[in-house]
Amino acid sequence: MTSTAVIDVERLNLTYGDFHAVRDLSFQVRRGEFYALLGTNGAGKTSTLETIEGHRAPTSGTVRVLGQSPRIRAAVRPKMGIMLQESGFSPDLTVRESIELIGVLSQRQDRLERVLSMVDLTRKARTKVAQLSGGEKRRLDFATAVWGTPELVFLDEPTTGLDIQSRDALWDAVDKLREDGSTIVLTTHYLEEAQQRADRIGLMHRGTFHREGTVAELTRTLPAVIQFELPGTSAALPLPLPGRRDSGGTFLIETHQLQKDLFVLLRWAQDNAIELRELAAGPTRLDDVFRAINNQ
Ligand SMILES: Nc1ncnc2c1ncn2[C@@H]1O[C@H](COP(=O)(O)OP(=O)(O)OP(=O)(O)O)[C@@H](O)[C@H]1O
Repeated sequence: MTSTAVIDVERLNLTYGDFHAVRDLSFQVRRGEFYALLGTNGAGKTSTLETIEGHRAPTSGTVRVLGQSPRIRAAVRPKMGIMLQESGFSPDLTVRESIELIGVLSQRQDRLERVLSMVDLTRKARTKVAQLSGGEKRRLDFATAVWGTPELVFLDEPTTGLDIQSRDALWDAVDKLREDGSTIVLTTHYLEEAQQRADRIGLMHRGTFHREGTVAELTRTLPAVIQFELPGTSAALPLPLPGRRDSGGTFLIETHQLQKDLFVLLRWAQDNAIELRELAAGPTRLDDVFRAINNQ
């Protein structure tokens, strides 16, 4: 393990009976990194994370977290903040009591008012969990990741059910955690969130990595796309570049030289006095990398 690796997974295998859910998976997450573990349904993300979090023993292979086995809970757990999809706070407790409980269980020090403010629940401090809205419950779940600024933070689908303002506030709080040195591991099906924020992405499919790297590394091999519509009779003109027309009438040109081909297209439009409607051009998005998995 390199000295900066906070998570070190070596040839991890997990089986459920005869079913091989995770196969020979190896990766590292470095200190201070924002790492997104993404994948298709049933790819093995939850199983992998449960092992890293110490809830599950590997069938074979090794997992080290902050230099130790995560199965040694007393040593590792206080350094981890885990925001699960459902934290399962007791409905009878108030928000304040629930956050105080996080403090006791995590063994980390923090101030109640600071955490209430970071998850924007100050005004709900005396409200019972049972009376919170879905988004407010999610923000209370987030308090487990914030309390005491853990060295390692796991966020499992953190923004599900949050409105835009709450989402922005959550990402601001994550930025603050990073400024304070926390390492972040995210799982999400909102690919844009990972694309915008993650330093590196591990993309799982059927128990192993389909790809791993920065967003640029993941998308580099797929072509960029130029798309536009052509009004009236100009739609019948031959295009200056190979392209196709989809069922909705939009023209699509795939290219590995976006700037050059865009220039060719714009000059053709200018020379022929053609208006390119709904013109859009850009690199491949992470969504397209996912779609490509299923086409292989
Ligand atoms: N306790 C279990 N017993 C048997 N099979 C299981 C068990 N838990 C998970 N699996 C299977 O292992 C595979 C990986 O599941 P896992 O929950 O890790 O995937 P995931 O990547 O988190 O999926 P999703 O994105 O759909 O939540 C799936 O095929 C699942 O059906």
